[in-house]
Order: sequence, then C-alpha cells, then structure tokens
Amino acid sequence: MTLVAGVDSSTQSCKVVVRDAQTGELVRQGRARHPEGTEVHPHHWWDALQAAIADAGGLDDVEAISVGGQQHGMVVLDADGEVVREALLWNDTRSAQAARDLISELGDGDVTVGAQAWADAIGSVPVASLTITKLRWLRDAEPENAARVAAVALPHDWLTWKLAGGMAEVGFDGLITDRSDASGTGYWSPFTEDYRTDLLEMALGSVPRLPRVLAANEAGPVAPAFAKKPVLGPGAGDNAAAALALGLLPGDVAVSLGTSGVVSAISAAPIADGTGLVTGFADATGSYLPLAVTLNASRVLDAACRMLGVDHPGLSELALSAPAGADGLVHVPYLEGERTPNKPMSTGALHGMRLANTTPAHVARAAVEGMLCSLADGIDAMRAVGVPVERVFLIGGGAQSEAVRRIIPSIMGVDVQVPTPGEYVADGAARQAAWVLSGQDAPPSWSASSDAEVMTGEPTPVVREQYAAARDLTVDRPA
Ligand SMILES: Nc1ncnc2c1ncn2[C@@H]1O[C@H](COP(=O)(O)OP(=O)(O)O)[C@@H](O)[C@H]1O
Ligand SMILES: O=C(CO)[C@@H](O)[C@H](O)COP(=O)(O)O
Repeated sequence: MTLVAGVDSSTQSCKVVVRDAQTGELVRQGRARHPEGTEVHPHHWWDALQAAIADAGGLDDVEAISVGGQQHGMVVLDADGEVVREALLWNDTRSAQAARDLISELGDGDVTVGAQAWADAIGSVPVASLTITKLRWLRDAEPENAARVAAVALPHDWLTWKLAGGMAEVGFDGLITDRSDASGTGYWSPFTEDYRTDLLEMALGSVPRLPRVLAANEAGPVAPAFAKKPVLGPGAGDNAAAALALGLLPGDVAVSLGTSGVVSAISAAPIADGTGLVTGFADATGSYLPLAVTLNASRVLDAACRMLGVDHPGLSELALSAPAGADGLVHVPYLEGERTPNKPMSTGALHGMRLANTTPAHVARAAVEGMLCSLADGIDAMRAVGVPVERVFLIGGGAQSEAVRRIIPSIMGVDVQVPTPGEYVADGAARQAAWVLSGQDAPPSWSASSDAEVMTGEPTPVVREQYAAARDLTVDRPA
C-alpha cells in the first residue's frame, strides 16, 4: 500500500491524516492543539505538527505530504530564515486602518474607486485579514522589524519549508506555495496568475522573497526527516483543501464552521467584487474559490456554552427546545469584530430582550440562529455576484452541533448535506499529495466525502428578517 499524508494547520489545532494513495482509505490520524490568540509564534505550529505526526504514528512510511492551513497569516523571516516576530493571524484586526489606507491610496483618496481597483487587481478588497494589510501595519507600527524582513510566507508555506529542512537544506529557493493560498495574500493576482510586487512594495516599502507558486500537482522538495524522504506537495489554503476533499463542483457551496465561518464555492471564472463581501480567491486545482468569511462561527457556540454553563450537547438541547426565532431574541455574533460585513471594531449584541424570552433555551437558540444568519448573508452575497448555489455542504467543528445541523436548512432555505464528520482540510491535502505522487493531470478519483446526511426543514424567513433588522445595531469596540 502506498501511503500519503495530509496536514491541516488550522487556527485552533493541527491535524494529520494518513491515507492510501490509491483508494483514499483512512489509515490513521493524529492531532495537537495550538495556543490561543491572534498573534502566535510559528514555532508553536511546528511543535504542534510534530506532536500531531507522533499522534498519527509517525510519517516514516508515507511517500508524499501536503500541508493545508489557515490562510493569510503573516510569517516574516529575516535574512537567516529566522522568524522576525510573532505571526499575525487572519483573525487579528489590528491592521484594519492599514486596509483602509491601502484602499484609499489605490483610489487616489476615493475609497469606492480604490475598492474596485483592488478587486480588479487581486480579486479582493483588502480587509484586516489579508496578509498585505498586516505588512502595511508592520511598516507603520514596527519599522525596525519591517526593515529586517527578507522573506514573507503564509502558515502552510512556512510549515512546508520547515518539513523540507528550512534554510539549512533548501534556502529561500525552497520556499513554495500554491495559487489558492497565494490568492489570499493581497499581492497575487488570480487574473494574471502572478505576484503583484508593485502592490507589495506599496504596502511594505520593499519586495522580500516570496514562495514560488507551484502548479496544483507539482512536486516540491522532499522532507528529509522521514525514512522514505516523502515528496512535498504545494499545499493549499484550508478552504481550497476542503473543496478538493469534497470534490466540489460549480453550483456546490461549502459552509465551514471553524473559528471562521466560511461560505465557499467553485467558480470557473475569477470574481472581482468591489463591495468586498466576496473575496475572489483561486482554488487548488485551476479554478476559482470565491469566499465570504466571518470572524465568528464555532466560537460563538463556545461562548454561548460558557454563558449558559453547559457543554455542546447541552447547548443543542436547549436551542432545539426554543421556537424558531427565539420569540424575537436576536444574537448578533460579532464577538471578535467582523470581517463580512467589514466591521473590525464592532461587538456582539443580544437584541429584543423581553421577560418571556430571557431563558437559557432562547439565549441558546439565538446564538445558533445568529451565527447561521451571518453565513446565510454570505450565501446571498455569493448569489449577488452570480455564483450559483445549488447544493450546500456543512463541514468544520461546529457541524458537530445537532442544533446547527437541524436549524441550518430552515435558515438557508435549502436542503443541506452534512458529510460524515471528518478532517476535510487534511483530507484535501492528502488528496493533493496523492495527486502529486501520481504525476497525472487530474487528482485521484477518491474523495473523502462518501456519505452525507441530508438535512431538510421548512424555511423560517422571519429569523433572517429579525436578524437583518438588528444586524447593524452594534457598537464599536474601544480601540
Ligand atoms: N459537538 C460540538 N458542537 C459544536 N461545536 C463543536 C463541537 N465539537 C467541537 N466543536 C467546535 O469546533 C471548533 C473547532 O473546529 P475546527 O473546524 O477544528 O476549527 P479551526 O479550523 O478554526 O481550528 C471549536 O470551536 C469547538 O468548540
Ligand atoms: O481567513 C480565512 C479564509 O479567508 C479562514 O478560513 C482561515 O483560513 C481560518 O480558518 P479556520 O482555521 O477557522 O478553519
């Protein structure tokens, strides 16, 4: 049996799967936690990867490895290949002003013109999540660190490079990435399939070394620490890796409930949405992966558990015991600020409180509904830019919530397929690794989603209507 490994270095943890390259059968898996916070030293990801590999029984018998991971995180390296400062993660909002500055500068002071100019240049309008805004923040806030930057990588690029042996083995020439993750930097164009070093220079004031963007099935260097010296694939951003695992086709939409809430779809053409609601990223095969991403998904449920003093099954039970719409109680879930809509300093809120609806059941229901309504808005944004929405798949840690699975079809107004719970990002990375190993033009026919439970429900438009009425009534966080 020829084995391949896929990695998901996600916000909260690192997961490793080992699969049969021919059939896709899951052979073994492991995981390890990441530290909390939106500013994390990359060595924590490396330590977690080692621990997850050990938990998966090691990788000495695998012949190819691909790494998927959280997108956008800024990993800056000095001339010796050492990390200059902690990485700023995709959900760190300190670069919100830098995003506004970059939009204004490209539009010569007109932010509407600037937003569309960015969308036309790189497929997306900069928000605090995108790497380019973090680099501008670095230039402004930490010029001495900015001056030391010799190379910039994303989390998955850096981990792939470390697996290849880093500076000692492959130098900066061995830094590799793929088009899906490159497209989330803000300095790579899905229209020209090339870096926009002019925009990078505009942000950082210099043009450091960037990872080489490999083709979807192109082999990178080997990982010398493992017995079979497995070849490294280009890897992918987490959402593109999940799409590869699910085998998404045009018309399919994945809703992922991780730390981020993500609505993603396969598109045959690149998207340039000047409103900024949909980001025009690339996928991991050669197509495009428009996304609408929120900062608040599964952790909204975690927070509701804490508020109510229950665990996740307890939260589900409470939520399902309250009526749809929670008798008018609306939870706007901007607990970490928000990215879609772009309100980085906003806070969450409970609206419509009355004596009759201030029960644990109503509060639980409102938390589930609020999180799902914010993603239903993302599906509307997809439709608004012409992305067809025919089948919806639900994945990510939050999909384990029974309340989420049962309430989502009524809020989205469509049937929702829930694939067997699994590590779809790591699975997509493993499928890419098998593809790289095969040398074929198309990925292996196996995909990780065999069975899906189909959830149905009567639409409850009132839930969305009351959410829409409350959505903008949030206050800004003090700076
Ligand atoms: N039974 C459950 N019900 C709801 N949420 C759950 C359940 N089990 C795990 N989760 C949530 O899943 C989240 C982690 O999901 P994951 O997709 O791995 O996140 P990330 O990709 O951001 O690291 C956690 O916030 C956790 O609370
Ligand atoms: O910012 C995005 C996509 O644009 C997020 O999807 C991150 O890629 C993190 O994903 P999770 O770790 O929350 O799954």
